[in-house]
Amino acid sequence: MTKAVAAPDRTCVRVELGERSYDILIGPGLIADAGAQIAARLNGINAAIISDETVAELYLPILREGLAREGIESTDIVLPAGEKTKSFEHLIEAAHGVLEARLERGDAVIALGGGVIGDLAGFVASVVRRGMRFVQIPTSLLAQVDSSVGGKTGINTGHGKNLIGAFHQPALVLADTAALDTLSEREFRAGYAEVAKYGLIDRPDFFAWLEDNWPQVFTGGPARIEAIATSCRAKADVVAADERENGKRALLNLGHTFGHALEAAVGYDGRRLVHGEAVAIGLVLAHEFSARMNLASPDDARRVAAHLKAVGLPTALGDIDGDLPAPDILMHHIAQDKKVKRGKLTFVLTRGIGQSFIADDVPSSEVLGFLKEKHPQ
Ligand SMILES: NC(=O)c1ccc[n+]([C@@H]2O[C@H](COP(=O)([O-])OP(=O)(O)OC[C@H]3O[C@@H](n4cnc5c(N)ncnc54)[C@H](O)[C@@H]3O)[C@@H](O)[C@H]2O)c1
Ligand SMILES: O=C(O)C(=O)C[C@@H](O)[C@H](O)[C@H](O)COP(=O)(O)O
Ligand SMILES: [Zn+2]
Repeated sequence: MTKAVAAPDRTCVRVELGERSYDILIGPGLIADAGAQIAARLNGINAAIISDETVAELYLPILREGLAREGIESTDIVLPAGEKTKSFEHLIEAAHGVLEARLERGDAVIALGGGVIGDLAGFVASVVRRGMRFVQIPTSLLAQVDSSVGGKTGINTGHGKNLIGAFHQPALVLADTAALDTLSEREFRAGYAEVAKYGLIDRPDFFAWLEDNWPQVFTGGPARIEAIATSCRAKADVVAADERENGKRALLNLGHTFGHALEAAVGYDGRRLVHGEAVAIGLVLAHEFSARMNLASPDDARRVAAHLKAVGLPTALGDIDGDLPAPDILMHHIAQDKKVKRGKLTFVLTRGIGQSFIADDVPSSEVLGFLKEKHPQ
């Protein structure tokens, strides 16, 4: 395979997965350059670009132009923006769009957008013709540091988050950091929760660095690129060690058992809570619950909450607008978590900042008691 040379202002992180290894290129200008980068790696393809209405208006013409320059014919499938697009209805719409364009198995599905589009488009690529090639062009901070890497794809149902999906790795990830300039502050903050997550999993020095440098990460420039590259390296290491979450990969779920239950409980209503915000609250709850179980100091939970609050993220159940379902409803959603084994809850807990671990068989009664204490009503 031809390896494209990274430009000097670009960082390349490699995800090592044997014959399915791939590069994550990080830096400005990668949407315009995507045609050349894709042509250098995936010979002689045509493509379907799946995007959302907001991102398509901003970046679809420039992507299409770059593909055309390389002789790559493309068709567009543009879906509504927001979490509700990760649905059966839009899966069918996108899959039919790919089939109507008469693309072959060797052609590519390109995701141009945030994590919603990446997860949906990746699932389309995994099932149409039993598996097409897939390229991620993540445009939100969350997608650049997390969802575009690692091959988890899928949709939500009323039963819970990401419950229908597949593992399907991309062949290439192109994270154009200049695209973050048009992202709203709320969505940038939400993505930052997943950045902080890597520090809290097993990189205490990175968490401390974020505590000192987060304003520069928000402003842009080298600190932002550094935070994105460190996050991608952290995720790439875990995915390379445990691609299909038979063990260690579950650490990437820190904060998500609570977070996903909250997203389901508000009906995936992004006006009330987006994924990264749910993760922010979930990260604090995971640290508080660890303290309640006498595994960690309450000071660590206070430190996590203080940092996420300083950044402007929600950190408690009471920060969610509107009525929150009762603790037993939240427990019902937690019981649908994909980490449940033989009916027992698995949580990612912690012994301190950057000392997370996977705890099997966490008593439901403890979790319910904790949620009753934390519930705002
Ligand atoms: N597969 C994984 O490993 C993984 C990891 C983390 C999160 N996720 C999933 O990712 C989803 C959340 O992703 P998200 O936070 O990117 O949400 P999103 O895809 O809804 O994007 C957030 C919003 O920002 C807009 N947007 C995106 N890029 C933009 C840009 N450059 N300029 C202007 N607007 C832009 C979008 O239109 C959308 O309105 C959730 O469904 C979550 O479950 C998946
Ligand atoms: O890549 C992973 O593994 C993660 O857990 C990353 C999470 O940030 C992400 O939200 C993921 O979609 C959660 O996966 P799920 O298996 O809990 O649905
Ligand atoms: Zn997440």
